[in-house]
Amino acid sequence: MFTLTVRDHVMVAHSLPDPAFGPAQRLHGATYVVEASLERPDLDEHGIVVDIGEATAALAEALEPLAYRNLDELEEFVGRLTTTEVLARWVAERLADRLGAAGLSAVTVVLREHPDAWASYRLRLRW
Ligand SMILES: Nc1nc2c(c(=O)[nH]1)N=C([C@H](O)[C@H](O)COP(=O)(O)OP(=O)(O)OP(=O)(O)O)CN2
Repeated sequence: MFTLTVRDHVMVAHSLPDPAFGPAQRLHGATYVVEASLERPDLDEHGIVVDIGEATAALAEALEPLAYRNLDELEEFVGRLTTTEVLARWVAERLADRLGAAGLSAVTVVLREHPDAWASYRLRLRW
């Protein structure tokens, strides 16, 4: 299995309105470092998983709707907790939509909250 990983970051504001999250129930900011790992069982005819430029652009496009936004105000997150885990899946699904034709077998997105805490979601595309 081959993997290509690209990285970006995104700044957001959000709140987590559930008593489980203590002070994070209030509006706060987060800068997530986002790593996207793209898997293919075999390389393509160019000897790559996906072109790095294409993967980087696709990740930036996937993150754009979140950038500098208050996630509480976005229609698709109304009534949902925008935890790091939930956002990792959301980004993975958007990325898979953009790179779906690239023969990938899986997309894994890691969102790093800070250097000591992160969450990830692995989306299998075919197996
Ligand atoms: N599994 C997750 N746990 C938490 C998430 C998350 O997205 N996934 N998010 C938060 C908050 O948004 C924030 O990032 C941290 O808030 P904080 O109050 O500092 O939470 P901690 O768990 O780090 O510390 P406490 O001692 O529990 O306050 C929180 N958790």
